[in-house]
Amino acid sequence: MTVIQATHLKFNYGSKQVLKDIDFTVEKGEIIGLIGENGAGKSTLLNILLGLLPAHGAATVLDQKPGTAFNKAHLGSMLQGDMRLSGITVLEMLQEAAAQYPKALDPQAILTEIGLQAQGNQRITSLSGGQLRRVTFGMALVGNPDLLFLDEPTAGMDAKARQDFWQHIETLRQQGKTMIITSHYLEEIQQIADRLLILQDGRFTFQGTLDELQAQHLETVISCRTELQPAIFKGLPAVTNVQQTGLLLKIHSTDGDLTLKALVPLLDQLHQISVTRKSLEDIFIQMTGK
Ligand SMILES: Nc1ncnc2c1ncn2[C@@H]1O[C@H](COP(=O)(O)OP(=O)(O)OP(=O)(O)O)[C@@H](O)[C@H]1O
Repeated sequence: MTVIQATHLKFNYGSKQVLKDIDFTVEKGEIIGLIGENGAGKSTLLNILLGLLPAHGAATVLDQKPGTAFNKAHLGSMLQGDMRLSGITVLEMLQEAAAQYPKALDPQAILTEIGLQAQGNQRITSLSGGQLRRVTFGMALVGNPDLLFLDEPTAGMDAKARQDFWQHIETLRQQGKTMIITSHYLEEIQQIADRLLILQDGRFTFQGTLDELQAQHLETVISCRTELQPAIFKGLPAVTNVQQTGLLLKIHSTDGDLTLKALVPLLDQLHQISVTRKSLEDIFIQMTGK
């Protein structure tokens, strides 16, 4: 079942064209990783799908035009900088949010889920940045929405909070929720997303799974520790690049098998060898040149 459909979406801020031609669909239960450089237009796209910004072209969200009352009742969002800093407490904030939804969950239970049970009576203004992000997540969850837009959800969270957050996303996946998540933590996104949308210069330059993306950017990275000079490896078959950081070498190859065979005579001098495919981050940096 298609949850979101966008065709030829375009959007300008004044004379600045941010989205040039956006076409995509999202199916029920999918987790979409929406990635792009700073300023690529990810938040703008989410705001359009929420009905907060008007765009040219066609978009449906849950079979409705963006921004309808039905959509608001079934959609939870965690946007950047959308926390209204007021004097009320964390629990009151969640209760206020819950009151906007017809099938809301118990705010007290959400408080526990986001790991802020001890802060329920604390004023929003006294929370740390990471705690505020958790409250924003709680506000997105409390309406028990079918669809979630999470814009940079883990920005400002510490390592433990981020780990908890992604585990939570995994639970939501099992509940059949559909999610669009933007993040600059590409290592995290590549583990959770069913499908990636890469936004570049106002268009999606890639839509598909990580496997499909890696297949388009076939490269194996052989890492090892060695005292041998990088120049020795540069001439080996299929090697495209050799990076050195101290004793650590990263040998990039377009044919891992071929390069590994050529490394056999040197094995005595290579230590802690690992072989990996290119990560999403490597590919993203190659695609954007940044
Ligand atoms: N209210 C606004 N008025 C004018 N330009 C804006 C406005 N909001 C965003 N922009 C511009 O639109 C472009 C897209 O911004 P947007 O926030 O959608 O990008 P993003 O991909 O979410 O970036 P980031 O990863 O930094 O959050 C940027 O160039 C930004 O400067």
